[in-house]
Amino acid sequence: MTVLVTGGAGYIGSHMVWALLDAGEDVAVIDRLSTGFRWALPPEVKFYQGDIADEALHEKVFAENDIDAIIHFAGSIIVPESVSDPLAYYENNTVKSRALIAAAIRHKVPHFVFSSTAAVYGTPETPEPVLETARLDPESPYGSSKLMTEIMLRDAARAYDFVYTALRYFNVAGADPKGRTGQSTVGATHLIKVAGEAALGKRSHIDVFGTDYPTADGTCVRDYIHVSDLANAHLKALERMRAGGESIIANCGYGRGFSVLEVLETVKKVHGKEFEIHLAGRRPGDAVTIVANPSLAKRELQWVPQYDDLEFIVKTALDWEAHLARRNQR
Ligand SMILES: NC(=O)c1ccc[n+]([C@@H]2O[C@H](COP(=O)([O-])OP(=O)(O)OC[C@H]3O[C@@H](n4cnc5c(N)ncnc54)[C@H](O)[C@@H]3O)[C@@H](O)[C@H]2O)c1
Ligand SMILES: O=c1ccn([C@@H]2O[C@H](COP(=O)(O)OP(=O)(O)O[C@H]3O[C@H](CO)[C@H](O)[C@H](O)[C@H]3O)[C@@H](O)[C@H]2O)c(=O)[nH]1
Repeated sequence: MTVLVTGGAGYIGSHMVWALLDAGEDVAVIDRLSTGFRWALPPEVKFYQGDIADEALHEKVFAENDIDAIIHFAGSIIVPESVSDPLAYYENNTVKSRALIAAAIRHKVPHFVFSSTAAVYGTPETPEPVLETARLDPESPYGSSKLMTEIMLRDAARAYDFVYTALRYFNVAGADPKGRTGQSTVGATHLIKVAGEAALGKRSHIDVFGTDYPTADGTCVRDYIHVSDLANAHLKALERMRAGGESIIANCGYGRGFSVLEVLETVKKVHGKEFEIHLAGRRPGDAVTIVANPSLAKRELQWVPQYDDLEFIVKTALDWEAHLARRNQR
């Protein structure tokens, strides 16, 4: 049996591919390489360069592989970009996911894992860790495009012989502890990635977006989860569905938050050198505090996080940033 990974050449998808290979699974990848890199994957992985909505490609991939599960990462992920060009986000994240789900049903693929996001909650009503039952109120087209896909999956699972797991990721960060892949996105906007670039001198400084929020130090609070723990949650979801588990939606985070300034202090401590930090105005659309309640994932998926340690997350991110710097010099 083969696991089909869409977006497998991207940041999280490439960690998933390595985790599947480590677990002895056969893997095939579809990626159009809009933000991903073929070199993020081992050469022996079956790689199909193309679009997740391309029906001719579906026919080829399903004919050449005996696929029992799809893990669907492919999508567009920049929140402000989704605000300025919402239809592009509904196209790539919602319409194209529909085409992929239809292909899964047409080809009788019984298991599907979907990359959802904490952005489906918008700003929670309280700063307490959010449960999956919290109000769903996305603040951006990005969050809405993901929520619409969750709804399609729910309805498809009711109508067809099809089981899914939607994982709502919180703030994914860090890199493979073995150094095989990491976040290589050009022009990334994620805090730990940007801080790593500033620490290594790839940027002149980092801006702190907003210092007057109602939090202990005035900066926003997020639940940073190591990308390898996240990949492991997908393996657990797969295992559970293969054992007959029903469709579920689960948060993936650790259940504790760090402020932007706490993260930057940690980056300085781990790196051992100063870098320039500019206090700036708020970034539109940022929630003040969002932290996961991961009890459902722990209970239902038997998920046991291994890297719940901000210093370790930052260390792996910095190691990968240094690797990229060496790679670019070659
Ligand atoms: N990074 C985070 O913090 C975060 C948080 C929550 C959810 N997610 C979700 O996780 C998934 C992966 O995110 P990432 O950070 O790895 O992003 P990424 O941009 O590194 O990876 C996305 C991959 O999908 C590919 N892709 C995009 N559209 C495609 C299409 N139509 N057909 C084929 N390939 C396509 C890209 O080339 C890229 O390799 C996304 O669905 C994202 O919404 C990410
Ligand atoms: O250079 C930067 C980058 C970020 N931040 C701040 O750091 C915090 C975290 O920002 P990120 O951009 O790293 O992450 P977000 O919380 O905005 O969003 C991320 O997590 C969301 C889920 O909560 C979505 O899934 C989304 O795709 C993903 O980018 C925010 O307060 C942001 O304003 C800065 O101060 N400076």
